[in-house]
Amino acid sequence: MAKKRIVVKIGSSSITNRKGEIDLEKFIDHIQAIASLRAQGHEVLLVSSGAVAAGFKQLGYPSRPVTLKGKQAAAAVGQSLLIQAYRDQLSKFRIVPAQILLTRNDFSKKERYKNAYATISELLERGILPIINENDTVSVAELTFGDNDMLSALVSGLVQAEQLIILTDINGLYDSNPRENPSAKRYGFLSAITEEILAGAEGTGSNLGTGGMKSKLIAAKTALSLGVRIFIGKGSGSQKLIEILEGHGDGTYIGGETLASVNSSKQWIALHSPVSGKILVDEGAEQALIFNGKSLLPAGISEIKGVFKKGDVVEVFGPNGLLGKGEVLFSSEDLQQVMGKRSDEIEGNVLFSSIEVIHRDKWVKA
Ligand SMILES: Nc1ncnc2c1ncn2[C@@H]1O[C@H](COP(=O)(O)OP(=O)(O)O)[C@@H](O)[C@H]1O
Ligand SMILES: N[C@@H](CCC(=O)OP(=O)(O)O)C(=O)O
Repeated sequence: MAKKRIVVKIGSSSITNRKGEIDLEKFIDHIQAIASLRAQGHEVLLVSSGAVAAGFKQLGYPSRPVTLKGKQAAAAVGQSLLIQAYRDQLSKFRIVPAQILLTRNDFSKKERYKNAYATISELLERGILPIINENDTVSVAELTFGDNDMLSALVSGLVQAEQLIILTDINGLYDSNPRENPSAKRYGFLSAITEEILAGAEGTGSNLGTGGMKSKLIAAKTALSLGVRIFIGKGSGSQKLIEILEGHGDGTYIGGETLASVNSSKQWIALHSPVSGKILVDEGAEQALIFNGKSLLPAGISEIKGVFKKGDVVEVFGPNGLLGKGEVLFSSEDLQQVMGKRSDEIEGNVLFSSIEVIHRDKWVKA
């Protein structure tokens, strides 16, 4: 089998027990499976939850905390326990792990986004196993929304992984929550995540995890949009990840044969960039952007809203609504001077180095 880049996401319920401890049996099973996958030559990145679930007991709580400060304190205790356990167990296979703690802000600042990519690439090149988690002690949204599923999708896109494997406590996605509906049916394969499928998925069932199936599906939708296939399910034994990769996993596979990968600039614009302004365009420009794959030129622009700099990201609206987002090559001030003008009226003007307002390579459809 060709060498692949795989992101494995392990949920809290698959690492810890209800007492607030790492479940060593489950834990070692994952380590052996990761070691086997790497032994086949695949590159592996791990997104590991479990800091809160592994830390609350040593913090002195009888059960998983519900307050924000309790969760954040538990995560601070648990994260070090987790990494210690990873180091101990991985060393038996001579695998060196690296801890990476990220917040959503690390994706919205372009410099940080690029740095994260550069660091992860360097680690992979050197054969290190990156172990990624949310930086829970400072990340408020994560603990409220259980974003580790989304984090794994974003990481998969960032590193252009071939597959995201989400390991959880249930063997895949069902048409309704099987813990409440015994006749729920499992999906073996899905080519897309529809509204109907999302409607059948609920929150967490284990009280160890946070997001439940719904957050996995929203994450899967994002991963798909970035060209990454997904598996959601469970397994056991040292061969489980290899079996999943070979298509024999116990769970749900999501994503068809033809998935287009998205370059990192477009990913950043689509998912992470702050929006600095709005540009309104006419029907001709809408046609060019949406159907003809062209860049946006000044001639089609009818109005500019907001103040933005060259290199900022703006939303573009057509006569019928939002068309997409793109990185502008003009400031709003300069754009005021050229909007509505044909390219031959601008060409040669030394003030403007470009006649494209948004280049097609820096444009993403809504
Ligand atoms: N339609 C569904 N199919 C499968 N599981 C579902 C569905 N709706 C809700 N769930 C629940 O989602 C849970 C998995 O999510 P979660 O507890 O957050 O796990 P993890 O800790 O691995 O992220 C399952 O145990 C199940 O109870
Ligand atoms: N970052 C948190 C993860 C939150 C959580 O429980 O996520 P999950 O088990 O993946 O639904 C932690 O490490 O505890």
